[in-house]
Amino acid sequence: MNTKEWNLEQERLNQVVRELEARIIELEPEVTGLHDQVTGIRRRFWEEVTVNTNTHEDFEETFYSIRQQEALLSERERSHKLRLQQLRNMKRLLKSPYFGRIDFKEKGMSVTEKVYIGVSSFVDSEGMDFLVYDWRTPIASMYYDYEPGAASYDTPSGQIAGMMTLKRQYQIRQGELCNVFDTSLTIGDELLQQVLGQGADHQMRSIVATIQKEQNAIIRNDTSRLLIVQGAAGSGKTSAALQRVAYLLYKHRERLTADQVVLFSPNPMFNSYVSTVLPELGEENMQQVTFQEYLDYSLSDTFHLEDPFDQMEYVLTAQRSHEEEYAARLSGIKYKASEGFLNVIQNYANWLTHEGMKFRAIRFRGRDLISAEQIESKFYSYDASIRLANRIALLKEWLLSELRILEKKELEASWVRDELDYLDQDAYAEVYRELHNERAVFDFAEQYEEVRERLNNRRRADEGDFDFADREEELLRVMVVKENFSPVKQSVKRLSFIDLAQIYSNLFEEERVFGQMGDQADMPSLWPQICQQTRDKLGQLELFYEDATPYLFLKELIEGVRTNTQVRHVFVDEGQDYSMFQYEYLKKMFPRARMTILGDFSQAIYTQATELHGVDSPLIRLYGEADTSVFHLVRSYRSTREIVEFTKALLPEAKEVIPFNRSGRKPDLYRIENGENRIIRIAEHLTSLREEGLTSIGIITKTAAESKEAFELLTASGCQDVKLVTKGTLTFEAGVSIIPVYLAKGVEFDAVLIYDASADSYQQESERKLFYTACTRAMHRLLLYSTGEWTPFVQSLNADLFVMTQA
Ligand SMILES: Nc1ncnc2c1ncn2[C@@H]1O[C@H](COP(=O)(O)OP(=O)(O)OP(=O)(O)O)[C@@H](O)[C@H]1O
Repeated sequence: MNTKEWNLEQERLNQVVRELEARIIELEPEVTGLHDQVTGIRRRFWEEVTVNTNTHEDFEETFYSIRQQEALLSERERSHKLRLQQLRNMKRLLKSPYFGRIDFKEKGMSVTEKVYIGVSSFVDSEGMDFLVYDWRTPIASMYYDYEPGAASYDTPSGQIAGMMTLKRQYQIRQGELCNVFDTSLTIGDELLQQVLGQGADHQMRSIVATIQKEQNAIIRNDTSRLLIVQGAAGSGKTSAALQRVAYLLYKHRERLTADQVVLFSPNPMFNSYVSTVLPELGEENMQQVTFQEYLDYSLSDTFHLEDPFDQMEYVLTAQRSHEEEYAARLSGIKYKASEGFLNVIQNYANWLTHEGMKFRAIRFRGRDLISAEQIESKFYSYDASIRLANRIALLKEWLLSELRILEKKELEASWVRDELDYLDQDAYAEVYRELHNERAVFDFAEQYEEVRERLNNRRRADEGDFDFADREEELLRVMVVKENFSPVKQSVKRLSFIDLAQIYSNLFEEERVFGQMGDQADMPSLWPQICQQTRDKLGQLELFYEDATPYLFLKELIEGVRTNTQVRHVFVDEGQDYSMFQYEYLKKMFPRARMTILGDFSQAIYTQATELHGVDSPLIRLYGEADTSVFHLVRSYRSTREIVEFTKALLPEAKEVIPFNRSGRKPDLYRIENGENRIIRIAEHLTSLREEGLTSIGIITKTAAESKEAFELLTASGCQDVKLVTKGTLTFEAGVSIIPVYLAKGVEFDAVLIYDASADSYQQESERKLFYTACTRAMHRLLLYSTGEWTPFVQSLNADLFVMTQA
């Protein structure tokens, strides 16, 4: 760009900055003023309204004056919030008002509009001209979708077409123009090069300045009920998801709020990793949860739940000890996540409408008040056409009414008399108070009767007499029985009379039952062993992770679903790691939400993986093909070309991955003599990597035990500034982290050190994706260590993909 053009740009930038500064100066006192007004109104709320309820009119007047105050308060609060938002947006813009520009001449118009694009809109003081357009406005979409030439964009009133005559990118820091790129093809390879070349952060960054066309399509898709994104490692799935949330919040700002959007994250640490992106874009964070939190919420009262990480540890470590037990568990994990088992559970629930429900007796002081048989027979006496959940509701009402009758009968029981002797002072005091109230009513009634007698000149047959002692005992008995019945009633309300554990367990007990429910062809290998394991676990009031969602699913089929109708968008990241059960559950749970599922089948490290796309994908059937859009991302932005070439050769499915053209060093393979030397080398490498300016470093291990070992050895050798990441770690911190691969999902590091890439560690075919996932976390450098033979996944690689060093 020539100097004249540069100066013009700098001049325009200065002008926008000046306008921003002026508006900020104007707005600041306005915001403070509104804030003071709001607090003032709140403080004086009751002084301003005249509360008088003597007459009906007074009451009405009071009511209206309160309403008026409320309206005033909420109007001021709204204005304050709006102005504050504007002020924050302007302050954010001040540092870097825009990152892009397109010049667009609409068909049939004579002028070419210069459209500057930034993280929010900014209009000039007359309110006439957009000095900056929000990146989410329809016109800004051309910046992401087109190169100079014919271009168009969609608006609510139709498509607008024309010519884009210029596309330009800016790097602006603290109001100063640092770089300007005119781009032709995709959005600035140069800018992207620069952005991707930077060091990793412990928190994800927004990518609005460099969103790619294929990512933009995902971000702005607003038609599908289900949007599935299958994308290579590092292709920007999580980034696209977060910018999509920002886009939806902007586009539907009149009716969509951040708490109506839920993101399911792979682990709690991931939440902290992505938590800054939306605030950086001027939006509030959506709700972030893990599926495990849902399971815990619903089931942890009854069971000790295994989490996915413990399941993973079992899969990775238990294999060598008890072979058959291990094979059965694995077969069970796979089967219990399958569509076949989903059908079994659904058929089972249908079958339960005729037979097979298991109930628990309502017990009271060591005896059955209502037996399980009575409950069962009542349940099956209801019309068979009534849904299971509705029958349960009827049953609950029946049980409560029975309990009321039984409670009355219990008043004369001898245990009640015994308990009276142990009552405390408070109970007596309460009864005494009640008696006095009763006494007052009684006395009034007596006086009334006496007057009536006199008037009618006729005596009553039953003269009233208030027997204090009798009445006191009666009340105390009621109190004692009520207190003792209360937990029984509560447990009926919680539906504890349904023996869900037994109902679920029955599927694994009676071959006759199971045989009727599913397709025999789907039956997994080692079924008797699977049954035994499941029953044993349930017997200890524990649930395997693979059982938790099917169990919950069955529970909801029987008891009815507690739906959440507030939530409008559900995002599932690392979607390949969820079973169809989990998806069916989410669909039921959020009936009014659209779903966005992002994942990579190449990183499906859990046994219960679900394929996201392709003809076989059961996910497409979740809402039906017509309501589902599938997107593919094959370009990988995270790692250098050399690292991508290396990782894609590890996995046949990854061959379609296209590296972004950013060069770096080939992965380094270090063959070490023994574990001690490995620690020495790693410590040396940590120092040299830091000297190169690579500050975020991940030492990735296969298991938690290996992470712990690495941590202990490294700290013992003098490396003090390393952190051990466990499944309980809540925040992703800068620096050196030692982390098991399954917890490193979704995050990235400047440099990744694979602690043990030997055949001992990664040998089984099932561990290929685990190894691939670990290596794909690296942005700039990848280092692998082995004290023995290399894993076969590395052995089969072409030697020019890496640099081997005998150390
Ligand atoms: N358009 C883009 N502009 C700049 N950076 C990008 C872009 N797309 C992706 N990136 C960067 O690439 C890296 C990987 O992105 P992200 O984590 O979103 O990928 P992913 O597909 O979710 O990866 P994985 O499945 O491996 O966890 C991040 O550092 C992100 O900032």
